[in-house]
Amino acid sequence: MIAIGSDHGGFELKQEVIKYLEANKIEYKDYGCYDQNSVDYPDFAKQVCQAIVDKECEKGILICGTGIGISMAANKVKGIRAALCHDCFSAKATREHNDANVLALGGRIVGVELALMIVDIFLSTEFSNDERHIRRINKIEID
Ligand SMILES: O=C(CO)[C@H](O)[C@H](O)[C@H](O)COP(=O)(O)O
Repeated sequence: MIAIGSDHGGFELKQEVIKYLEANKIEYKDYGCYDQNSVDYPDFAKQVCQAIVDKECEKGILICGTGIGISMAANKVKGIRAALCHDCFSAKATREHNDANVLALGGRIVGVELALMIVDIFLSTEFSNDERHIRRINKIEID
């Protein structure tokens, strides 16, 4: 199950990502927002990240205007490794090396086609399970 959320700046792209998830029969839960009215991105980051921490969802996708604010908010949640990716290489690398569990995107930055490629790579790439990457990920965690 994929948790997805956005603020108003990411709403349009969120709807496109949802269409992609549905077309590919990928289960998701939409944590909002549900229209283009102005809202605050940390509220949606918190809900999506909580779903992952609670193991209701395996991964998350968060979208705001730039992807910056919503990834900052997500990375404050213990156990969340959110990666802001606007290219395919980063999407692959952050799964293989960082075992990122949240993908952040900027709806005002990236076009739909590239965003969907990034989502596809993020969701289909496995963590390497390499000892050096596990060691480094463990050093990220705060108490
Ligand atoms: O948090 C952001 C920037 O890091 C997001 O891009 C927001 O979507 C953006 O700040 C919203 O801006 P607005 O002027 O309130 O639409």
